[in-house]
Amino acid sequence: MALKVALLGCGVVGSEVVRLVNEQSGELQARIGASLEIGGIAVRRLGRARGTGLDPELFTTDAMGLVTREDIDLVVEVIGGIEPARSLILAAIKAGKSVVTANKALLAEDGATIHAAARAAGVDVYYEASVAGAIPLLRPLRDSLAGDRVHRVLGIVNGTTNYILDRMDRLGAGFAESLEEAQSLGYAEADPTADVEGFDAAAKAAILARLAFHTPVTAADVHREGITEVSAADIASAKAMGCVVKLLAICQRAEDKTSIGVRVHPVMLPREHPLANVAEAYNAVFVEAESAGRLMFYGAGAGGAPTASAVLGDLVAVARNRLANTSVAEGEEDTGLAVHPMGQTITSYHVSLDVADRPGVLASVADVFADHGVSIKNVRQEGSGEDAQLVLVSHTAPDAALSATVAELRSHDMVRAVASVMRVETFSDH
Ligand SMILES: NC(=O)c1ccc[n+]([C@@H]2O[C@H](COP(=O)([O-])OP(=O)(O)OC[C@H]3O[C@@H](n4cnc5c(N)ncnc54)[C@H](O)[C@@H]3O)[C@@H](O)[C@H]2O)c1
Ligand SMILES: N[C@@H](CCO)C(=O)O
Ligand code: NA
Repeated sequence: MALKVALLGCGVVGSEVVRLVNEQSGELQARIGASLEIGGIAVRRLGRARGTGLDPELFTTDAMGLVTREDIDLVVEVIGGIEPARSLILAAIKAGKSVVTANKALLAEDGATIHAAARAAGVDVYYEASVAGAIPLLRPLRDSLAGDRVHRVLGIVNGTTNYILDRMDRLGAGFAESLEEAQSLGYAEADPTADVEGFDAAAKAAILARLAFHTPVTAADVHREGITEVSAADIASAKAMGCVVKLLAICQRAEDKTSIGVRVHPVMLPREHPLANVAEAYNAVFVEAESAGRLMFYGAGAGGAPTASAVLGDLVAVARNRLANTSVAEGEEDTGLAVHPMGQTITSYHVSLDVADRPGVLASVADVFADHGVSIKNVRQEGSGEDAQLVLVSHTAPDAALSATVAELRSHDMVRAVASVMRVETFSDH
């Protein structure tokens, strides 16, 4: 028996999916109990067929015709973007086909529609490749941790920005030259906005938060700050504190357990934290769960073959389900946890101020923190005279109180400049 697969898109990931399905056909057949056969490949232009060594008859520009073809059992969507991917996936589901997709943008924007359609049709939608590429992460969250209560997910889920920050940390390089280097190595796109402004990580954060907390979350719910403002001075400040700067996706249950926070922003992280040692373009996700404790998932977050590995794993899973005449219903979110605004998120700040080294400066700066109900954890002074710098780290407080403190410091007459502001994360108490 053979299961026929329609492949939508044959770019970086799609071409590797074709290669792996063909090269590993014997092993896949043994693992599934049926062979997998590429039944058709939808491309934008037919010129794509040349040089693949595949039967040119497999290629079509009629993606909708392909997904609804009667002999197709499973659909792999690796086109990306919202449309036509959404219409194609919904048509496939309606026609009773299970779907594997790597499309984080679509799932973060409209996953609810897709999961509801899959539930109604009794088919699978698997999407392991959409977050942290090759790393088995979404199915462990969905399946292996289904009996636990996740408190927090901290993730390095964008390789491009991790590469840039790692280079700034190791070589003392600036942001612009590190970005150029990332582009020349093929990590960052020609237009790196989605990576450096945190949009890519925010989409992944929404997907992680939905799975971790069983509640609907979209990309629009995610507080997002990128890394374009991270300066060499911020990195040096972090170093002086024994920290490293990372762009993290953070999904966290509020202490009173009635809501969650979902955010992406640069963070100072202690060097002893396992995520601090994730170098180059690697991804890693740290999960804190009530019974499991601390878990870490590490590996390649992008690239054709690593991403195709995750797609193939999903393809085997949906093929097995298809043969067993079953499907995994997903997306009936049951906790009703709302996403609270960033201002209510409990964080702590590292603030570096240019001040004059005069009596009373520290006291009046400390007053500003106190006026906003923010407690100071530690203070140190660097330099002296007119070039003194005060470096303060706060205890945790609502983000709104911390940002109001910084706003007031910016206009304070004893503060010449606010040189660096960054949130600090540590291990949580769970
Ligand atoms: N490249 C990675 O490392 C990586 C990692 C994780 C997830 N992903 C996701 O995988 C998906 C694919 O990424 P990619 O890197 O392979 O992109 P890509 O741009 O290399 O490939 C997409 C392909 O789809 C084709 N296409 C566009 N519109 C089409 C249409 N209407 N019909 C048929 N084909 C069409 C394009 O011509 C292109 O060849 C995206 O959702 C991406 O977010 C990629
Ligand atoms: N642009 C992404 C690719 C995978 O989503 C990254 O840099 O990690
Ligand atoms: Na993954």
